[in-house]
Amino acid sequence: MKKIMIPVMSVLLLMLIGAGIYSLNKPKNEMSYPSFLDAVEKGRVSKVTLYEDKGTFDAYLENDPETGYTVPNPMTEDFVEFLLVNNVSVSYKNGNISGIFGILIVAIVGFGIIYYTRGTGSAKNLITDANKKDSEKEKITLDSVAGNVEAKAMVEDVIGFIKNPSQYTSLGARMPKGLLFYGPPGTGKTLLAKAIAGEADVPFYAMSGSDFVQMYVGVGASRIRSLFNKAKKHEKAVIFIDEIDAIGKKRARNSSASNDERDQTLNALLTEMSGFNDNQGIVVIGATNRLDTLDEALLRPGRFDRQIEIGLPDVNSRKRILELHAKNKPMSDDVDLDNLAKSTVGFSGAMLENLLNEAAIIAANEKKSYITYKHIDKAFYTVLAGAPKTDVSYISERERKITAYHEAGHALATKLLLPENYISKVTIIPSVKGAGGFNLSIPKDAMYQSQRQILANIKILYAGRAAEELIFGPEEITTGASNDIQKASSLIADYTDKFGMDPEIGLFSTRIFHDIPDAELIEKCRAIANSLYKETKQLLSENIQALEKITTELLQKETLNGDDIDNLLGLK
Ligand SMILES: Nc1ncnc2c1ncn2[C@@H]1O[C@H](COP(=O)(O)OP(=O)(O)OP(=O)(O)O)[C@@H](O)[C@H]1O
Ligand SMILES: [Zn+2]
Repeated sequence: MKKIMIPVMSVLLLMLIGAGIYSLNKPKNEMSYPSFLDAVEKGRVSKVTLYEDKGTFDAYLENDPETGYTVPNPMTEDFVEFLLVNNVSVSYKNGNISGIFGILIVAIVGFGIIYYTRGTGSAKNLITDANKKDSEKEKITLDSVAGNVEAKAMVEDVIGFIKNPSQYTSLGARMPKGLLFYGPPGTGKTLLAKAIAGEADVPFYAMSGSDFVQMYVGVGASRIRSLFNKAKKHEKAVIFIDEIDAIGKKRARNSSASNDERDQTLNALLTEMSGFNDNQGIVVIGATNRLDTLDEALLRPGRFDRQIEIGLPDVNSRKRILELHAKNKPMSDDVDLDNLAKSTVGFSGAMLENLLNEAAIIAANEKKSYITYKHIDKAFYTVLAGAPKTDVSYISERERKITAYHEAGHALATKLLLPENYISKVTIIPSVKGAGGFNLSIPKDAMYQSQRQILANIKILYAGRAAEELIFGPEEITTGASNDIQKASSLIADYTDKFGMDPEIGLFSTRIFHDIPDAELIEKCRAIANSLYKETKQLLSENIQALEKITTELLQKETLNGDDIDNLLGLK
């Protein structure tokens, strides 16, 4: 890094001296800031002289290098970067201080800016070509990513496409130009993106969304263009934009004030994405912790239209992640990675890596030649203390058990009441949204829902709470069912007042009278809720052995799919 700095510095100094000489004839013509930006975009600005102590600078046009224009705008590092990114040569001048002294100050500023833009991996980092850096170490491939089996499967064809786009386009296949990885922090989104580039053997360009959010209109957009321009030079590449929500956040509904800068940046991204050829072999990958906050414009076909969840690892994946990161770390025999995987519920891959790393540091501090269980135990505190509270909290054994019964309740009720539904996943790993676990059952494609299906769905929602009550007793029920209860209530309201399915209430809907609360209707809904809940408890208690079986398996494996459950219940 230092080696590059010296020549760059000298060039800058030369430029500065040149500028010092130039400064004698200060331009008289004026140019507005917007037309200046326009000129930069069109590549017409050849040179800019910045005055540190004034709110103006001088711009010199390509076809008219003699006549300068004064443009009103304060100078900032972002602005300078915007110019550099657009190949405008920049020099500095201080209006009052001249000569060697001025040049000195200017040199310091220049040094600062170069240091700033080439900073070693700071948050403000510019475009990084990870492949170049990584080739010095070790190439990142899919094998570097442990667990995340589904996500890895979902990117296989993208790798195939980057390697040989025509194989896909000749069949008329349109590959996604953009992938969106979403999930909690530290789950390996960046790692997987690098692995795609590594497997396809193409350059990797990464930036973070927060680098694009700038005070100055046009800077973010120009950084996007420059990022894509660098990638496009290679024909094939992976472009990775972390924290994409920083550019593509949904607008607040009632904010009339438009955010010009953000809109321009987002538009530049969308334009760039539609700009390159379908058969080129460039793939853009965005990552976010919050899928729900993203602007829909980003998710449309031809943009980030393949969305891949990267969740927290289950016990098996945790073991594999631990094994991967333990490879280069000598461990004593008392370290049992199986057990460690079991006791790290809710840990992300990054936290597991961190755990082993901290343990290694502790062992090294103690001048030991290997890591013992004691070191890992100590490291727990460091890792947990540094963990974001909202994502991971230490989950007690009792909480795990409650969650397991709760989720098993949902799963079993689905099997019993809507066997035609396909259960994709039951898990006790916390999801992004903070629920204890989730239970996804996908209904068979159908236009309508029958009365039987709606009632079954309500009971399935109640089955989590019912299982908790059945096993732990009415006084031990938890807040974990709040979301279920809300959903069930809204289904009951639809059942009675929208679909007219309750025989007693009949076909009249009070929804035509907008603001009139109907106390009688509410009472009836409440009665329906209570009786459906009772039936759900009854159903589970009649099938308590099946409930126990699913729970035990969930506690052991943490995540089950539909086939696992069928096997457990002897349905296959
Ligand atoms: N599945 C995994 N397999 C192996 N290592 C992992 C895995 N997940 C995370 N890690 C480790 O954690 C580090 C950080 O992961 P990474 O930066 O890819 O997470 P991220 O999901 O991009 O996080 P963020 O959302 O905070 O940007 C990786 O470099 C790696 O050491
Ligand atoms: Zn639930």
